[in-house]
Amino acid sequence: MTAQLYLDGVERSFDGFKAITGLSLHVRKGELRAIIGPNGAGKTTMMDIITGKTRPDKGEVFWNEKVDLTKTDEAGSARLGIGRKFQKPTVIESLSVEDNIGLALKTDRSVFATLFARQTPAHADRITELLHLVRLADERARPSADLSHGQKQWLEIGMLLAQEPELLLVDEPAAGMTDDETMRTAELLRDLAGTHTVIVVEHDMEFVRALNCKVTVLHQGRVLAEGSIDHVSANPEVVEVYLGR
Ligand SMILES: Nc1ncnc2c1ncn2[C@@H]1O[C@H](COP(=O)(O)OP(=O)(O)OP(=O)(O)O)[C@@H](O)[C@H]1O
Repeated sequence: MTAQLYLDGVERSFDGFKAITGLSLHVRKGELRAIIGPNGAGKTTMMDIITGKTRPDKGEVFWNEKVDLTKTDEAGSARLGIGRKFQKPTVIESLSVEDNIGLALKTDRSVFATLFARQTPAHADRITELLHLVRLADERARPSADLSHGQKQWLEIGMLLAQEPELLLVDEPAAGMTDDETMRTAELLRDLAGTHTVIVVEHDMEFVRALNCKVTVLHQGRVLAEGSIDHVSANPEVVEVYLGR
């Protein structure tokens, strides 16, 4: 199997505590993958390792088979096309929805370009395309502060997409969303898969079910189970450490 993202035998300790213990994860290009697991399972540390925020003590982490992510920092992984959406929003509330996307667009960021090249037709078309994708076409001119919590999360995803990532790492997107927003977010992430690789960390099992994708269960820093939601939900160990709680 060729994996776009390949982790094998990864270990990481913090002050003697093993947060990641022999973690292996293979994700194909264009795949949508959900990561679940109890608090402290190592989900955030795993994403920190993928993005180069944290270095593993041991193990292999490869991107597109050739690039060694253990030697890359956060800026480097972003340049490689690895985008991360944190739970905490970074939307600038005083700006319109459109301007938030515009600022995030991958453009020539030299001072000259910023001053003189804003809002070219191509720029405006790209903003329109992204706003449709993230279900915010009707909110284009609204101040971002007026958006609902769920809409802000979608805007945040739009801002990430503006950077043209190949892989999106999305941390608990459904937290705090209404049921309707949660289902629409699952739909949005399913739309993005195929043209992007998407890894979603989430606790909301209804949302994970709606993603309709392969699920990896982490526990004590390693993979406890992997497969369809029905497959992992039927695993007694998964029920014991996570689902039964
Ligand atoms: N920088 C750090 N220093 C010390 N311990 C850390 C550090 N980062 C993570 N840990 C520990 O490693 C373990 C795994 O944490 P991690 O945040 O990766 O889990 P998680 O699965 O994301 O949990 P949650 O669902 O609560 O966010 C935890 O016990 C945590 O306390």
